[in-house]
Amino acid sequence: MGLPLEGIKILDLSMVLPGPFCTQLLADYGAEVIKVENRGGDRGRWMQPFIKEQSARFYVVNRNKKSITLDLRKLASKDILRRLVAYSDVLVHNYRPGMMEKLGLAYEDLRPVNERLIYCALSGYGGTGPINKNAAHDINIVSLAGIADLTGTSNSIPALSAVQLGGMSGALYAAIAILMALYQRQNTGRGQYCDISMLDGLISLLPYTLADWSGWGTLPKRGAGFLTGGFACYQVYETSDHRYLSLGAIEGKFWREFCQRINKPQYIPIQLEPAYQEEMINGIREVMKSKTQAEWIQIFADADICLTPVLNLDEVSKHPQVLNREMIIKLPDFEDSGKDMVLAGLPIKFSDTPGEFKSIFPKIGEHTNEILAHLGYSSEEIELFRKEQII
Ligand SMILES: CC(C)(COP(=O)(O)OP(=O)(O)OC[C@H]1O[C@@H](n2cnc3c(N)ncnc32)[C@H](O)[C@@H]1OP(=O)(O)O)[C@@H](O)C(=O)NCCC(=O)NCCSC(=O)C(=O)O
Repeated sequence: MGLPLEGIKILDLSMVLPGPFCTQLLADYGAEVIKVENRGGDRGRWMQPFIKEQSARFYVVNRNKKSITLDLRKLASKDILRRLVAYSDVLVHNYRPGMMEKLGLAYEDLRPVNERLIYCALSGYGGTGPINKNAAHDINIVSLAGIADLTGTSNSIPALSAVQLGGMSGALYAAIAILMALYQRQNTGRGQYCDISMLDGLISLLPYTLADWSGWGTLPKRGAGFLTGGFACYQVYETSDHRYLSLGAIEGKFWREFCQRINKPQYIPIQLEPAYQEEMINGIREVMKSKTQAEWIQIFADADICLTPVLNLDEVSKHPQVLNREMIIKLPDFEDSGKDMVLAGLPIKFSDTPGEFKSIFPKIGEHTNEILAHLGYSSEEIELFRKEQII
């Protein structure tokens, strides 16, 4: 059996992080992805840190794709793009709204070329609204979604996550939208326009936070919620070696066992009492500071209480569970750089049609000639495009 998305052709006009992450996911599961890059390359190619002449940030979201360069501002590129659209099932971009319209490459422009085209526009704020044409980076989206305000401790400024939450959730929603539209197209024979806003996506990921607001009837505060640091049973504790442990003992049985093991049975009945949280957090802090992280892990090794060490990435890459699931892939001395390239493995595990991790990364425009020839352009035409700096 082949891969689940075998035969699906994706025209990938995306850049930097979210769009490329979305299309890489589809490529890992069998889609053919043609990345259309500016003549200088996706700007993500040039972001630090560098490995040889390319950025590691490019490699981690662009494996398994083909690359064609195309200056979309040149008139002749429109014909090439239309031919690519005619050949494709899906187009993905993450320009800010207005850019594709300005270039004459909006959904309405391309739909007549291919009625079956699924056109996915991923942007910071979406296709409509008063600020939708503003440029948006993750920090802006996380802030407008109310998440920055709620992240951190009660006495810290709003904190940022190591995961680019807006971009990555937008990428996943884009992938889901594409798959839904592909499914629907089987019945209708028609594609559709997917308007994916990272801000919409992030807000939709707040169900418990909205529930807290609704349930308590007061606005959630940074570091003070049940799942955001306000409660002793769901808390990060420092150990004697200045490492940390995470406790997620929500269920009564876990909490009971934890309290008994640290000799604080008096905390068992007051687990969820807001008035006692500060006292319990301080009490547990004192206990946890008496041993190292490794000692506590050893002590709790046989306890079923949702307790884990806070690991750094090197430890993550060596953790037996992560190794078992093949989730960190290291390519040693990558392209003779003397550095290891570290990539994430495949997160969706199918029984019959697993994805395929191909550590193949396109050079800028590596497949331009091959793709143009496939679209019917002669070698003379291709040379002319090159001379006129269209490709
Ligand atoms: C990423 C952006 C902030 C970048 O803003 P801008 O640099 O102003 O780019 P625009 O989207 O307006 O796109 C216009 C630029 O695309 C360039 N461009 C790119 N490809 C081409 C091709 N093939 N041909 C011609 N021109 C091209 C072109 O040079 C324009 O640059 P000029 O000629 O110079 O105008 C924005 O695109 C954006 O808001 N995108 C949607 C949200 C998003 O994806 N954000 C990144 C999240 S990444 C992330 O999470 C993070 O922050 O980290």
